[in-house]
Amino acid sequence: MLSLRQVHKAFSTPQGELPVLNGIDLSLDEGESLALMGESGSGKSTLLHLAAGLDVPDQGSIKIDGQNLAQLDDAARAQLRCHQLGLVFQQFHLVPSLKVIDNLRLQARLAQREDPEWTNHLIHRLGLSGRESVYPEQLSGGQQQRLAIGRALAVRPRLLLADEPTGNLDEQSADTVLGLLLELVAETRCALLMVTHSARVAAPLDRLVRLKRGHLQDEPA
Ligand SMILES: Nc1ncnc2c1ncn2[C@@H]1O[C@H](COP(=O)(O)OP(=O)(O)OP(=O)(O)O)[C@@H](O)[C@H]1O
Repeated sequence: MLSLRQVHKAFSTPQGELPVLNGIDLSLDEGESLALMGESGSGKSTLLHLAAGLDVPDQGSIKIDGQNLAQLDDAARAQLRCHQLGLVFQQFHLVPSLKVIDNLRLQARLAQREDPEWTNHLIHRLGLSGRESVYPEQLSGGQQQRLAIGRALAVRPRLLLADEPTGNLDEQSADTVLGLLLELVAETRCALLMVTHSARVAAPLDRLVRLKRGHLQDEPA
């Protein structure tokens, strides 16, 4: 459902061209979960941004459900992101002026894919029943990230892209949030590509790949 073929990406810096990805091949099947590890600066977020269509590769192709992102215009890419992708980042990126329930509904509303029954189920699964009308700042960090995960899954995306989703949480909250994320991903049967620095976080996922000097290496999960 996600396929990268010979993807190259370099950035222009004051010191000259910085090659980051040097021919990445990666496939992710429906419902499969993949951990992406690698040293700081190895290009993990760059790869995730390319998969999300937030940036474009210099060379190579990126397909989601057979659609080549390079052949879509900005509007079509945004549409695909809205309908097929869920994004979760280390910073929760909740809207501070919106109540919990409205943050949860946000992406589904934009995608015109609201499903009150699923939203209610999510609120319950996120452990936020009774907190629907509070604002994000009144939630703990773990609760905020659970809400961000729920928002990403409210559209029942085909693919969830997560960049260090537990990186901002203490170990106990991280475990709770990761457990919930994996349960909801299994429940919605969406594929998961997760960037993490932690072998512990990567362990329950189906596969593990490591970025090194612009190339991907498969590792035993
Ligand atoms: N827009 C940009 N312009 C110039 N250089 C960039 C840009 N984005 C990323 N880089 C550089 O590309 C390299 C890879 O960055 P990236 O954020 O993908 O790494 P990462 O593996 O996610 O790192 P970390 O684990 O620290 O988050 C880094 O050297 C970074 O400085």
